[in-house]
Amino acid sequence: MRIAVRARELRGTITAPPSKSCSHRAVICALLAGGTSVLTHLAQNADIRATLAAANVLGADCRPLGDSSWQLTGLTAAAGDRPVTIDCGESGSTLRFFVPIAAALGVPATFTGRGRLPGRPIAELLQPMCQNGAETDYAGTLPCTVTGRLQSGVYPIPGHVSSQFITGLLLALPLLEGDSEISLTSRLQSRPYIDLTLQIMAQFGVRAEATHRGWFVPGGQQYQPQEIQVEGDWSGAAFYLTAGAVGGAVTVAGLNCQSRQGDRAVADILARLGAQIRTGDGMVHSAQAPLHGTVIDGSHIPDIVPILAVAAAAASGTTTFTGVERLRDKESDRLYTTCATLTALGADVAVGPGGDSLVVRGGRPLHGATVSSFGDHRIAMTAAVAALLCGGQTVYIDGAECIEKSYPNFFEHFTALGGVADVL
Ligand SMILES: O=C(O)C1=C[C@@H](OP(=O)(O)O)[C@@H](O)[C@H](O)C1
Ligand SMILES: C=C(OP(=O)(O)O)C(=O)O
Repeated sequence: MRIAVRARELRGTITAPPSKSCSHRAVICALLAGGTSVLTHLAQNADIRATLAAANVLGADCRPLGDSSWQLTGLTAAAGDRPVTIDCGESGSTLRFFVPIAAALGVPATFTGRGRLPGRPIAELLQPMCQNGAETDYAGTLPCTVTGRLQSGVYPIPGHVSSQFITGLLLALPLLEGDSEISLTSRLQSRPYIDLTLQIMAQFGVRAEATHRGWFVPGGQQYQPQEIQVEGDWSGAAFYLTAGAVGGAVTVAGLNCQSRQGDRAVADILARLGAQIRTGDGMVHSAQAPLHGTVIDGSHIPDIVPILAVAAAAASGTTTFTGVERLRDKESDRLYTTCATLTALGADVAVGPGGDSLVVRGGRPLHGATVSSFGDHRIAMTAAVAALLCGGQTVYIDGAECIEKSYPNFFEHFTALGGVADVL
C-alpha cells in the first residue's frame, strides 16, 4: 500500500494507543495465571494478535469482551506435552517471550515467523536454555524447535543483544520448581523494558529480585489472575509529540506520566532539543519552538531513535545518537533505514564512525520524495512525520500497511490532526 502524506503542521489532541509492550506482558501473565483475568484497553495490533494466538495455542481461553477488553482464562492444569506450532508473525517480543515459556511448561514447540523475524537474534537465549534442560533445533533462522523441559539453575545471558531474552526468562523461570539466577555477561541495554516486566509480573503476584550481576528468580511461584488496564503507549505517542515539536502543537492524552515505559524519555529529550513540552493529568503537550542539536543516548530507547532523528533534522546544529548499534536488529536495519529515509527527503544523516552512533546535521530544508517503509512500522511513521519538514510537498510511503504491527490507526490520527494521508 502506497500512502501520500502532506502536512505543513499538525494541531490538536489525540489519545495514545494502548502500550504494545504492556499488552504482551499482561497477556502472558494472564496465560500463566490459573484463573480468569480481565485485560482492558489491550492493544489491537498485529503483534498482540500473535501473542494472543500463542497464548491460545498453549491452552489459554482468550475471549474479546468488546471495546478492546479481553477475558483470558489461563492454564488451570499442567500444559500437555502435545507438540505445538507458534506463529510469531513479525513480533520479536512474541518469539523471545514464548520460547522460554513453552520450555518451562515442557511443551514441545516450533516457532515460525515472517518478514525479518526469522533472522533476528535468538541463539543467545537458546544457549543458556540448553544448559538447563531444553533441546533446540535451530539452524540460524526460523523455524526453531524447542523441546525438553527447563530446569532451575544459572542462566548466563548477554545484556547488549536484546532485553527481550531476559524478559522471557523472567516470565518463565518462576514456574520452575527450584530457584534460578539470571546472570548478565555484558552490560544491559533497553533496561526500562526489564523494569516494566518486573512491574507487571508483580501486579500478577510474582517476583524476581535484582542482584549485583542480574536477577534472582524464586521458583514455585504462581501467577494470580488480575484485572488490568493497559496504559497508553509512549513509543507510539513519540511520533505525534515529535510532530508537535517540529510543526504545530499536539497534545497526546491517555499517557501515564510516571510510567516505567522507557520511551517516556521522549518528553524530556524533545524538551532538551528546545521544544515546548508540558506534562500533567495524563497528557503531554508538545509545541514547536526553535530546536538545537544535542547528544542523545539511544541505548535504552531504541524504538524512538528513528522518530527523534526527525526532530534532530529540524534542529540547528548537530545531534549525535550514541549506543544505537542494536537498531540493526529490529524490523529493519534501522540505522540504515533511518539514514536512507531521511536522506531521500534531503536531510544530512549518517552512521557515525564505529557504527554505533547516528549523526544528524540538522536545519536543512527537506523536500517531498518517494520512500519505502522497508516493511518497518517505525520507519513508515517516521517518514510521515518527516513530511512536516517538506514545505507542504508530498511524501509517498510505499509499504505503509506495516503500521498495523503497533499502531493501526496511525494515519487516522494524522488526518485528525489536520494532515493529509491518501491511500493510492
Ligand atoms: O520488551 C519489549 O517490549 C521490547 C524491547 C525492546 O527490544 P530490545 O530489548 O531487543 O531492545 C524494543 O525494541 C521492543 O520494541 C519492545
Ligand atoms: C522492535 C519492535 O518490536 P519487536 O522486537 O517486538 O518485534 C518494535 O515494536 O519496534
